[in-house]
Amino acid sequence: MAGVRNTPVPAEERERHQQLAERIEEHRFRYYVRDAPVVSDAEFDRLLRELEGLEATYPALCTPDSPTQKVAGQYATDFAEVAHRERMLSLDNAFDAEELSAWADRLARELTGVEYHFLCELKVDGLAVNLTYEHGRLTRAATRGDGRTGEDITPNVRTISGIPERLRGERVPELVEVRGEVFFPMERFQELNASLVAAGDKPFANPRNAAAGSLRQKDPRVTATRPLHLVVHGIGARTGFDIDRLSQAYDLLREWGLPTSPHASVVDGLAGAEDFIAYYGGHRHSVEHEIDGVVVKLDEVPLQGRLGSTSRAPRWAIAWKYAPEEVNTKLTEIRVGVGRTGRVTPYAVVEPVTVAGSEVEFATLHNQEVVRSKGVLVGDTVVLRKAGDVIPEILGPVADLRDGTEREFVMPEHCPDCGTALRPMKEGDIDLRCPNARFCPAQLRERLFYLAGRKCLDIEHFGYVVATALTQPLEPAEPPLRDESGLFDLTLEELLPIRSYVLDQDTGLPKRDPDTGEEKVVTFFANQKGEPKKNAVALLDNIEAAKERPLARVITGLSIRHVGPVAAEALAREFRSLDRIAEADEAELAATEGVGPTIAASVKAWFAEEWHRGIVERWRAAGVRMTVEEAADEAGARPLAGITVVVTGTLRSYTRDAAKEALQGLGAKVTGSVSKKTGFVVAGDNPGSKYDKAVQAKVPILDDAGLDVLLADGPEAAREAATAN
Ligand SMILES: NC(=O)c1ccc[n+]([C@@H]2O[C@H](COP(=O)([O-])OP(=O)(O)OC[C@H]3O[C@@H](n4cnc5c(N)ncnc54)[C@H](O)[C@@H]3O)[C@@H](O)[C@H]2O)c1
Ligand SMILES: [Zn+2]
Repeated sequence: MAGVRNTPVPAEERERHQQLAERIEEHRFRYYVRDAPVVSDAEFDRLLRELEGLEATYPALCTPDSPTQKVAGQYATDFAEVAHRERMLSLDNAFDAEELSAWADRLARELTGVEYHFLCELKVDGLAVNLTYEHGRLTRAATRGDGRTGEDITPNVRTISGIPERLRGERVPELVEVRGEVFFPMERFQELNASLVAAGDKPFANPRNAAAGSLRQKDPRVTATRPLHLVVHGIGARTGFDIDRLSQAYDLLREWGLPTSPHASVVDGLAGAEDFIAYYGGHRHSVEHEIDGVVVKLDEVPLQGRLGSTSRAPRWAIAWKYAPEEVNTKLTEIRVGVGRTGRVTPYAVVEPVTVAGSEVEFATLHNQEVVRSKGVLVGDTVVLRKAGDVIPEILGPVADLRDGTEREFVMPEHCPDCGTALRPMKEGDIDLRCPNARFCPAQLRERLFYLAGRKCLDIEHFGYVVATALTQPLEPAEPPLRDESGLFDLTLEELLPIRSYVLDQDTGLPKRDPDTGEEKVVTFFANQKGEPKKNAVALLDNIEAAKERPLARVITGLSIRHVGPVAAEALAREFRSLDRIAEADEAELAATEGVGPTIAASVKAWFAEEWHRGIVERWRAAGVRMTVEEAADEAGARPLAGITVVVTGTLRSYTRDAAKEALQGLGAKVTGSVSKKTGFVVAGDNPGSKYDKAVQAKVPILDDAGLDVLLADGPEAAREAATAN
């Protein structure tokens, strides 16, 4: 040991140690005093670990004033200093299973032959406070400070509604120090930043800083306006009562009216602790506060005393740290993307970072109001958060790192894809839209991608790349699709000449070759000899097959606003054909179960557009399913069920009655007068006024041959055979 201690420290390492210690001290100052750190916790932890590593190799560097040996640090602030009766400590960390079991093994060695239990708790991401209750009255509240003395924040803490001024119950002690964590709820965070930005103040980088900054206000009236909460997780000095188990102390604290955590639990050994850690790793966001880990504690209080603590942390507890969900990165650019409904959404382009296991380059910003209220500027270092499967978002800027080159984001006035002037859909809407719904290539690309997707026509091989190639090819100059009406008429000849960029789905920008940096260009459908590749033929086959998809999926694929799969299903069930949906009036639509007035109005508005009706007609002509298929047996026997037919004039090959019988035999309803609900008018010679009415109401008219088609091949075929309309 002595030999190791005497290992001379190379000058280089000594200097590195010195540098690290200074940086760590500076970061701690920014974090604990300014409430505005400039690096992420993960980055800070890395620095501290490096320092620990150096000290493990060269113990001579590990002096009592090293940052590794201290709780936080002591700084002069605007608050009065107060001494804690019992020291407030930090916690040692375990970053992997080995470190956790090493801790458990040490405990087992020290406690050989003794029975003990683990108490698992969530590690609340907030700031530590110490509340002193004397004879049940809150007399003092303080921050942790250096563990011996903290800042007196009593008036501020008194403004937090969940913290009792007086303890309740029969067993109120003479004295107790209660330790807990004050936190700021994530869902209120953007609201706070928006109000700070509006007032010209600096926004917070994340909720933890918001909690600390809100609590450590010079004016407690400001603290009172902030939605702060407390969770208690320990006891310091005490007189007038004794406790055997920490878990039982929590029952007592709860009885006194203090906010304990519902998630603490005594588990079965190390395996139980591992289960608890795994469980909350997957349920991190079902908890009312942010958590950055789990604290495993020895539950037996007398044994805690036996194990004692180092200068900075107890030996009887350890903090398991989850992978960080927050990282700092540079916001290099804010771009806008055009969505399926024309909504123009700004999004952040950041310097790529890995967070929660995946590389992130983009983060959503929703709209220009959100950009403003977050207070982020282009060029800022920002805190980026990726929680679970949620789309990455920017929490806030690290304003202290600004150098004056940052600029405010300006929402473009024109669509980046088609140049049309952007505007809100209705007055007062925040979102801007590209009104060029029909021809905007970005909107068409998104609609096609959606239409071909799982929820709609489920066309295999029709992904984002194909949607791009068909709408925005480099060649030919005229894209094969200018709107979706021609989708089912695509031919091999149209596909072969296509050359296209490979667009990134998140940005709509061309992907680049990682080696050359050049934009990737592909010919998709033809080989070098200009012959069709397999994928071209397969794509056309799959498009052909998609014509048979159920009506509800066809409706979903039309991208009618508010009409998703559920509404589409309701419409199909009720009206059974696209034509009847188009003809239905708004009240009828709105009365449909699962539809309602908003969707009804939107459906009407959609069909009012001529080019939309054009899509339906071309799809119909191409053979896309326009009606609900009857159940197989029923359809076999009654292929004309639900269809109303009027027969008029003299037919050549049928008597009027024979025609009626034949129609009714297949399930059709035969009536005497023509209305909008009439499916077909069968007209022989001298049909009279019913013929004119049919023309007026745009009902398909069939002659003898048309009737044959209707009886033999059904309504779809008959519509094609209709002589008029
Ligand atoms: N980004 C920066 O610049 C910067 C600077 C300094 C510190 N930090 C961050 O602060 C943390 C280090 O601070 P620390 O020394 O307080 O250690 P710590 O936060 O890792 O652990 C100790 C603290 O955990 C808290 N805690 C939360 N839930 C608890 C529970 N259920 N039981 C017991 N304690 C609980 C206590 O308040 C205690 O003081 C790290 O996450 C570090 O990254 C960041
Ligand atoms: Zn556009």
